[in-house]
Order: sequence, then C-alpha cells, then structure tokens
Amino acid sequence: MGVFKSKNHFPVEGRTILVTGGSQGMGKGIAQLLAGKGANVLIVARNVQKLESALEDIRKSARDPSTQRFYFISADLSNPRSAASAIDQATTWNNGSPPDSVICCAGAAHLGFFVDLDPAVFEEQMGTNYFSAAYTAHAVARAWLAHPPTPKKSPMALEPRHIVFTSSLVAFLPFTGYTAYTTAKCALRALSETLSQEFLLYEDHSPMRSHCVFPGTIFGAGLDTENALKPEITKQLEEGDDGKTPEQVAAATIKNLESGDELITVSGLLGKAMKSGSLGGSKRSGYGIIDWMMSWATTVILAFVRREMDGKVRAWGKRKNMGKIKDDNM
Ligand SMILES: NC(=O)C1=CN([C@@H]2O[C@H](COP(=O)(O)OP(=O)(O)OC[C@H]3O[C@@H](n4cnc5c(N)ncnc54)[C@H](OP(=O)(O)O)[C@@H]3O)[C@@H](O)[C@H]2O)C=CC1
Ligand SMILES: CCCCCCCCCCCCCCCC(=O)[C@@H](N)CO
Repeated sequence: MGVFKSKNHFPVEGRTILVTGGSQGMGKGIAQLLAGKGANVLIVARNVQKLESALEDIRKSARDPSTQRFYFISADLSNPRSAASAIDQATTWNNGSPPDSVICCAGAAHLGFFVDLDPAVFEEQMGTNYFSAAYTAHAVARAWLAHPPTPKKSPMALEPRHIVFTSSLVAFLPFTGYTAYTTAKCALRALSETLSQEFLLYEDHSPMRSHCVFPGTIFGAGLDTENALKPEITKQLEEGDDGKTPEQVAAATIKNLESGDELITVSGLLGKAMKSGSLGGSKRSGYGIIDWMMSWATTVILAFVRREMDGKVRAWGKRKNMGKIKDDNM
C-alpha cells in the first residue's frame, strides 16, 4: 500500500518540539497531541502555575511516559533576551541540541475601535503576537545553524526543522475592532513567507521550513477574555464562523503539517476559501490545483462578502450616531 501513502512531512516521534503558548488553548492542545505521537515536548509561557498544570496533562497524554521527556520554561517572549534565553534553556535541557521544531502559539487579542484604544495597546499587541514569535524564530534559527542537523534515518537523509507561526483568519479579510491585533497577525504571515524563501539559502546543509496557521475562532479562556472587550458589531461580523475547540485546531494543524502545507487553515471550507482568495505570490498547497480553482470562486464571493460586511458596519455607525460631534461641543 506504500504507493498510496504520502510522505509524512512532519515526523515527531522521538523528536523534541517546543510549543510557545503551550500552557492553554491551542498550544496546549498541540503539545498534548505531539506527546501522544511520541515527541518530547517543552512548553513556554509566562504564568508558572498554568505551565505546571498543563505539563501534568501533557505528560498524561504521552505515548510512552517511560522514555518521553517533558519540560516547561517560564518566559515573556515579547522580550528578545527572554526569548533567546528560553531557546538556550531548551537546548541545554535537550542535551545540547536545539529543539527539532518550534510551534509558536503564544498570542492574545486586544479588541476595540481604533480611536478608543490607548496607543500603548498597538505596541503591546505587536509584542504579544508578532515579536514573541519573531524573537523565538530568530533565536532558534540561529541555534539551528550553529548545530547542524544529525541524520535521523540513513546517513543521507536530513530531516528539515520546522518553525510554525500562528496568525488568524483576520489576516485574510478586515474585521472592524481588530486593528491592533490584525496588523500583528499580518506581520506574522509576512515573516513566515519571507523566511520560507530565505531558509532556502541553507537547504543543502541545514534544511528549515516555516509555516503559518490561520485559525478561526478557538473556544477557551483566551476567547472569553477578548470577548469582554469585543464591540457588538465585531461579534456580528464574526458570526459566519462556528468556532472550534483547541483540540480540533491542534489536530487540523498537525495533519496539515504532515501533508507539507506552508499556509495552513483549520476551519474547513471557510478557511480554505478565505485563504485561496488572498494567495498572490504565496505557496500553494500540494500542486496548487485546489487553491487555484477555488480562487476563481472566492475572488468573486469575497467581493460580495466584503460589501455585506461594510454595509453592516456603516449601518451600525449610523444607528449609534458614531462620529457625530455633540451639540454642546459646538
Ligand atoms: N482564540 C481565538 O479565537 C483565536 C486565536 N488565534 C491565535 O491562536 C493562538 C492561540 O489562541 P488561544 O488558544 O485562544 O490562546 P490562549 O489565549 O488560550 O493562550 C495563549 C497562550 O499564550 C501565552 N502567552 C501570551 N502572551 C505571552 C508572552 N508574552 N510570552 C509567552 N507566552 C505568552 C499564554 O500564557 P501566559 O499568559 O501565562 O503567558 C497562553 O499559554 C494565539 O496566537 C491567538 O492569537 C487565532 C485565531 C482565533
Ligand atoms: C468565501 C469567504 C466567506 C467569508 C465569511 C466571513 C466570516 C468569517 C468569520 C471569521 C472570524 C474570524 C475569526 C478569527 C478571530 C481571531 O483571530 C480572534 N478571535 C483571536 O483571538
């Protein structure tokens, strides 16, 4: 049956994988899934209590608890020195080799209308969502180049090492209320795609791959926190997405990594359609046929979707008298 079995581009058994934001939500889901597939897993986040309790659950998901190893590192990854130190600690723990792959899930959304946000939020959102991943990637790419890969199977086979970024469906279509967050998530897409090309420089001696995941709504504590600040109109615009559990998002992410996708969606047809409408010069999945055919439909559909969304936003502003100068100010 070997002929029909396609290559697994993301083997994890016996590998060491670092997951940022691994203490809850999607990151924890991914860490548990990788543990179940036989990987050694490190998780990084700030809050130690959450890290400890997540690590317990990850350990319980292990395929073989007698051989697999698990560890947590507490670090604020929006600080470049802390991110570099986290990769150093991970390398020391992993007997001197950097983690084989890194999955960056750390992130959080601060919602609100642009004019209502304190300017500090723009910087915080870049730190939490963009710099946390950029600094982690920078530190691990340097470590990878300093530690050439050791062949896992035959002497000739060099397994690529992978860095995975987590963006969002909001990177494909504007959603009112998300300015501070979406800009950081779009920056992650640009980083991932530029890196995927730049990594080709090292293809012969130190193959590396970068990927970007674009989840839709993920249920959990992160979503509950962001919803407290989310404008009603934003909730209306997001209604087309039913949402997924962290476990569903984790499973779809790993499945797509295994099939070798660079840009990964995890929301069924909705995600595939939104992605295909924004491909430009981006890498297609497989031979690109499905992306290409789908894009015929979505360039048309998305124009209508956008019109409908804009109509909702315009009507909302009108109903709430937004932007109107109060009479007593005149
Ligand atoms: N929830 C959703 O609807 C969607 C989420 N996403 C993105 O998917 C990812 C996962 O989302 P979700 O499952 O909701 O995540 P959660 O909010 O549940 O968890 C976020 C994780 O990131 C960690 N983290 C946050 N900031 C930092 C930091 N500065 N340094 C280190 N760790 C940090 C948190 O731990 P601690 O606070 O202890 O540091 C926690 O482990 C995020 O990047 C999010 O932006 C994308 C689309 C939709
Ligand atoms: C053919 C195209 C049809 C388009 C339909 C539009 C509806 C899609 C809704 C998507 C909702 C956005 C979810 C991500 C939110 C997010 O990233 C935050 N929650 C972060 O925490």
